[in-house]
Amino acid sequence: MSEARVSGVPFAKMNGLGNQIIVVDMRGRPGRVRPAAAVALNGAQDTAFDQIMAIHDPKTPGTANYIEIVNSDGSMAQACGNGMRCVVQALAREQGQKSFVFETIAGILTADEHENGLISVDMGIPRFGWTEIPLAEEFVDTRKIELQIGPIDAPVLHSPSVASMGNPHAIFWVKDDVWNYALDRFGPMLENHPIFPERANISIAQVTASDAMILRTWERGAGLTRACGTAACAAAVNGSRTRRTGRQVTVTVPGGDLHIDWRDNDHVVMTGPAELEWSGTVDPSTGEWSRALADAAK
Ligand SMILES: N[C@H](CCC[C@H](N)C(=O)O)C(=O)O
Repeated sequence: MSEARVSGVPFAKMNGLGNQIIVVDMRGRPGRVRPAAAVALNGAQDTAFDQIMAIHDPKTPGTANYIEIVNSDGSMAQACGNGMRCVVQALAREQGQKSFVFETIAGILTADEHENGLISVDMGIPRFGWTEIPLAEEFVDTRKIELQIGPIDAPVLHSPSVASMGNPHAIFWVKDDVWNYALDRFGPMLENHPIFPERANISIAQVTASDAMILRTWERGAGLTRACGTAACAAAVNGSRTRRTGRQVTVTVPGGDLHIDWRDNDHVVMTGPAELEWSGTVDPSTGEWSRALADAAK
């Protein structure tokens, strides 16, 4: 049976600043990680995750691997910054190599591991056009779109900036503590708001200096997370184009700090850590898994 052939695929439970990532090694194997496997893995306490990063054989010459990204609800994501750092760390350990070129559904991206262990990923070029994000109706200026939540005359959150980092993001700017807002309650409503035909990742940002902000994110398909790399990128570029910040920003998310550099060539480079927790094997069709013997105690 095909399940028997594909079972026992190595995986690593990792995290990028607390963004829970499972890296699955699909190289040299047929098939892909199925949505049902994602939902099953997410349902078990030890393997609950935000994104699965499935490493596949390359599709395009000049790239090391094709990476498929699956959210914890089984939906696909076009980009995942924290997950890419985990992939880089896993492959760097295995191959002793420091620089990588990957392909995802959103295109080609490059990444490097530095001597200090931090990893930079070139997250590509941000897109601001309303059809590119996408939005359901035309907004000429996406630095501030009409969208609010709460009472009409006293909205709790309103006028977000939007951007695509390969995936759709809305950033709500607040002046006070980002923890004052019930993102667990507003997140699902905004993620699924009809203005976002492909849903969206929803963030709240407080700018604290021209090179610093605090950010919380409700992720499309994953919910509240301790870090969202693409949201940090989307927040930084929108901070810059609304003149709240410069082009280099330290974004403090619940899990720690990410450094975002919106370079003059329009590319957004994100730098941060990645951490290996434990490893095991998983059936990518069903999500049945077991822990590697060496990691049994973890
Ligand atoms: N955690 C990810 C983002 C996942 C995006 C996903 N939730 C979506 O766009 O559907 C990150 O570090 O960038």
